Amino acid sequence: MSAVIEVQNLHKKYGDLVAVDDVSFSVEEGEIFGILGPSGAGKTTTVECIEGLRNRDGGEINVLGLDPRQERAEITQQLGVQLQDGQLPDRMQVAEALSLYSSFYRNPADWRHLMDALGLSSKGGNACGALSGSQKQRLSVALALVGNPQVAVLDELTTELDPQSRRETWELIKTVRDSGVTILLVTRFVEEAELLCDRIAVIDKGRIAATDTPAGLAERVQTEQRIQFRPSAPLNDALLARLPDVSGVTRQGDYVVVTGNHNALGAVTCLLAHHQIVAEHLRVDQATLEDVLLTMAHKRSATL
Ligand SMILES: Nc1ncnc2c1ncn2[C@@H]1O[C@H](COP(=O)(O)OP(=O)(O)OP(=O)(O)O)[C@@H](O)[C@H]1O
Repeated sequence: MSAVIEVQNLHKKYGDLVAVDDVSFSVEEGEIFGILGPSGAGKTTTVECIEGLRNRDGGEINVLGLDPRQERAEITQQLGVQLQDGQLPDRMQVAEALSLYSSFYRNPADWRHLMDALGLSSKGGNACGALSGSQKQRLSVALALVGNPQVAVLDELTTELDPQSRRETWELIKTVRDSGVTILLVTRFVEEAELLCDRIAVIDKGRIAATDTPAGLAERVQTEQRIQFRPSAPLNDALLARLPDVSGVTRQGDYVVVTGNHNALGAVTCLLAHHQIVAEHLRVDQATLEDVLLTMAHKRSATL
């Protein structure tokens, strides 16, 4: 396998705001590579630098042997990119849009075939503005593929969709990958990344917290416990965070949520007893991937 996208030490600022801070990863041919992170983490900025839509401030990017800063026109030919909402006139018909966009490419895919493959063949005469949410997503994927790209970038494809349409879109993404297209998938949903991606870069506040397979990330979770309770008296979270067995402390309303290793429960109850605080409604669970990502995010903000 070889890398189709390589990003090294990418930096991007908007004025004083550091949006992307020393991000590095590579996407291998044939994989679905996920960029996972909360809103504002720097995901879109990263992919826009890859697409050549934004100029980076520092670092190196190589897309299929091309530098997006120097060779944007060629990247546009070779990289499949979704249109942003509102970029198509509402009245344009689905078939017209696909036919028009295919004409922009040197070596386009057969757009009629694509329309069939994406379950849009009965919608060819429909106005783009009158499609349902999931049909719009299908069209958006079709437009990303109409140039016959080796690599497609799919950004927050399912954010607006209901659970059923989200599942359909996941199946669709797998089919696209199985047809040989490498996919860079941007998402804020842990479940989506876990289900679809071969590897995931977790990004938060512009920095990569971890890059691993879903199983690799889950392994970090297995050793973690999640301890949740309501303290009977005010409690300084920093005391808990300083315990060596504790990896993260967050608040959910009146509740304190502590993540840590298998000794964390003992350490937390000892500390509470020492401060004469009772852990009301105490619950101990195995941590989820979501907890671990939150903990990573918290560690990052604590060190800023
Ligand atoms: N054009 C811009 N001008 C100024 N700041 C921007 C601009 N675009 C993004 N930002 C800021 O940069 C940071 C990263 O934004 P970005 O859109 O890359 O994050 P994201 O992870 O894609 O978020 P979302 O999931 O909400 O799309 C955010 O703090 C955002 O407010």
